[in-house]
Amino acid sequence: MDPGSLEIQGNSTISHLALDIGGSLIKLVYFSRYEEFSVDDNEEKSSKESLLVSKRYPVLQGRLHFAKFETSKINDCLEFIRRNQLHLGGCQHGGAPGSENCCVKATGGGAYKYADLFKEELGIYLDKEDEMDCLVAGANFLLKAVHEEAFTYTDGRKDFVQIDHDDLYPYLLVNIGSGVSMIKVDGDGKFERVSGTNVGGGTFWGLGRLLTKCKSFDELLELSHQGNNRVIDMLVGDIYGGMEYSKIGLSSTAIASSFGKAISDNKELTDYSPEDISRSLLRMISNNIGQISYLNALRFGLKRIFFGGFFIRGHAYTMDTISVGVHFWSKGEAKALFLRHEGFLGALGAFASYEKHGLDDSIVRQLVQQSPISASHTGYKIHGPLNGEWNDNESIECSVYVS
Ligand SMILES: Nc1ncnc2c1ncn2[C@@H]1O[C@H](COP(=O)(O)OP(=O)(O)O)[C@@H](O)[C@H]1O
Ligand SMILES: CC(C)(COP(=O)(O)O)[C@@H](O)C(=O)NCCC(=O)O
Repeated sequence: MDPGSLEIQGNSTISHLALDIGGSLIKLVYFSRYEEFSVDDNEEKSSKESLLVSKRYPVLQGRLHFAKFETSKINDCLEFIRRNQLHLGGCQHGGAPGSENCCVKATGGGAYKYADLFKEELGIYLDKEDEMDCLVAGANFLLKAVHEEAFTYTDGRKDFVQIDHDDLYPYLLVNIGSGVSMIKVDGDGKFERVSGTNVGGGTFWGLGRLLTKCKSFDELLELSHQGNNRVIDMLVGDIYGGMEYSKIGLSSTAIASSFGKAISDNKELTDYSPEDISRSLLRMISNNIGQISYLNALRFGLKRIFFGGFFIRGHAYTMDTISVGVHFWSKGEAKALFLRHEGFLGALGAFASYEKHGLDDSIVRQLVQQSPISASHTGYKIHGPLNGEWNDNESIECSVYVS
């Protein structure tokens, strides 16, 4: 067994744990390999799903695993890592936990905030990677290497988009986590964070919790399903006596002012249903992010906007609002695209940044999805938890090329 790997479940060995410790959630990515090294002797991979490999490299076959925990429940995460001994894959040359040789790649603000806790509880050093670097690396990896990763969402329909590797850049990456970062991506490692907004996923969850007394994010999202935003939002028609304002392109049903009806209804918070509040809030925040994203795309002449971050959660109403917003404001010029592994960009980027850690001190050169895996084959679907499809512990079958 390699010093950097751990034998689990029969033939499987775990390595390369990477963490993204954000303001709301901790994301984990780790690799479990189930075969010994083999050598890829294809000069060039013909499959569209694979990246080009021009030399002979050792290949590790295995699965890439994903998991997440609420940052406020970091002890559950530590226990999960400890129980599955995921951290031992980061210990090199027989290094025991607590020694300098035990480190795990980590990104996000929590890589700084919780460094001492990881050291005390698990005996591992968090090897910090820049959050923006990781988001971009994670997005580029997914877009280039994972089959059916990006999709558009229109009128309740998901359409997967084939990514032409030669025509990927430039694009705008909008990561909707607790807050929102907007990054213009021009290539591998070539990017600029061009904007951001503090009205993001944390705002939806935080305000939603205060206004509805919901106990979990999923509950809040579930409520939005059954709500009607028109009960609280002031529409153009409410102001214009049921008429549209066609001269400036506003239909009577367009929202003129989010939560605007609450100023004149003479009602208390308790007079509104939690469902309607959640719906209006989700609409307000999604709309706002869609609009700011479009404006930034316009600033730089970008046609494609990829949305990531766990705020989206594959949720139909969220994606629909963002898509409609981008379409409306850009007059159809720009497109909103969503990512199947939306919340794991940073963790994947940290994973990809492994250089001198993991199996045999090998450098992770490339990660390639093993085969196009249909949603039904993996159980990997695109919806959020509301329709019960999202499983926090999903995995992708893949190969790691090392050298
Ligand atoms: N189970 C959950 N608990 C809390 N927030 C969740 C959950 N699932 C999705 N979210 C949403 O995702 C946001 C966090 O997204 P994420 O991309 O993980 O960002 P961060 O890195 O800031 O934690 C939350 O603010 C919330 O809007
Ligand atoms: C500070 C952050 C990069 C942290 O990332 P997060 O944990 O939210 O994913 C992000 O919250 C952000 O970009 N906030 C917006 C700040 C601003 O531009 O106003």
